[in-house]
Amino acid sequence: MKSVSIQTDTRTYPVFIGSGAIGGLSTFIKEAFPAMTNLMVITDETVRDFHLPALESELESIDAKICTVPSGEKAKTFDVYYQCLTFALEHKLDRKSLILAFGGGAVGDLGGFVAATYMRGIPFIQIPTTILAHDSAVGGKVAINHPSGKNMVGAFYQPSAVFYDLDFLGSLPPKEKRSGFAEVIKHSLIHDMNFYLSLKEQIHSLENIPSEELSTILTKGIEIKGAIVGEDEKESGVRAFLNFGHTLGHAIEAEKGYGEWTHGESVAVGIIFALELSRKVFGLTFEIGEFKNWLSSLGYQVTLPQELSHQSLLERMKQDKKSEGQKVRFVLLQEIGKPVLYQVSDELLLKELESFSKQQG
Ligand SMILES: O=C(O)C(=O)C[C@@H](O)[C@H](O)[C@H](O)COP(=O)(O)O
Repeated sequence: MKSVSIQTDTRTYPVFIGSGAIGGLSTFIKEAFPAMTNLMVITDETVRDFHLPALESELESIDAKICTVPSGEKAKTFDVYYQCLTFALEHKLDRKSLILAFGGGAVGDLGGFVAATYMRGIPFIQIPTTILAHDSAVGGKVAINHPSGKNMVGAFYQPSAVFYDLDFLGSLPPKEKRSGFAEVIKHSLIHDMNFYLSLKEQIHSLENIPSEELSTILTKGIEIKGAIVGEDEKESGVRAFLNFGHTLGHAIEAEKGYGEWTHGESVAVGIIFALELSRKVFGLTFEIGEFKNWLSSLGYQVTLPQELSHQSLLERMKQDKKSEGQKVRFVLLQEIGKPVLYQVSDELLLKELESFSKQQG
């Protein structure tokens, strides 16, 4: 079992990572919340069917109330958020109650936002079940979506702990493995070339990665994220670097329709675009062709979906939370491991989208 300590201005908390990590959950709850009055688990239909029994046996002495939401981004709507709040009120949760967000990135985002806003904030614990959630479960970004964009309604609200049990990852379908691994690749490119090169040399398929290897890789990603979040919890500066690939990635995800392309599959194309833009603006020297070939070999799409309107993508990017005054700001790389937030003109974006979409896979 590994653990990483996340130290932010508002809270320091542990991330427990490893096979069987939830084995320590009930002890942690009893020690950290001795006066706990009630417990609500927010989970989705898929996790409920596959993994809830494992959690319930851990919580056997606690009368946990289970609130089930749709899987994926369909959970991050106003209606589902409202249903969770109503469930909490009907089950008499109070300020000494606790919420467990048990599922993938979307459940963690929704569950954390419910915890952040119910009675102006009650404690919650993240129990991620996907590779993507090694990123989203750490750092306190919680939110739901608005039709105008992803995560447009949210808060910075840190969990009291993260229990990352790698036994849950084995049953993930290939597209969910791709979705999560894109964030690992993101962490490597904003951090250092050695991590990127070691991933590229080690990983030739996302299926059957030995659990020790996966644990090491995900722990490294969490450590990279933890250091940035510790320095800039509420994204007034360097935390924006964790958004590498997301400016176009979120626009693709929204334009395709949430759930069509997973978050990470969209971010993967966003990363390639940001690398191309970095080469254009900063003369980045990096083998983008080799990178795209590696991504293709792992099953990623590496080109912009041809049906997407570039003007619509641009309008979405103007709405991005990093943009200011309708000026789009991208995280670019001056070199691998050296990210910078850079304002890109509409003209350059449309020109680069045009040339990007002419590239074939
Ligand atoms: O934690 C952060 O900060 C990130 O930007 C990491 C992203 O992967 C994040 O989890 C998510 O996609 C939210 O991005 P945002 O654009 O809604 O802030």
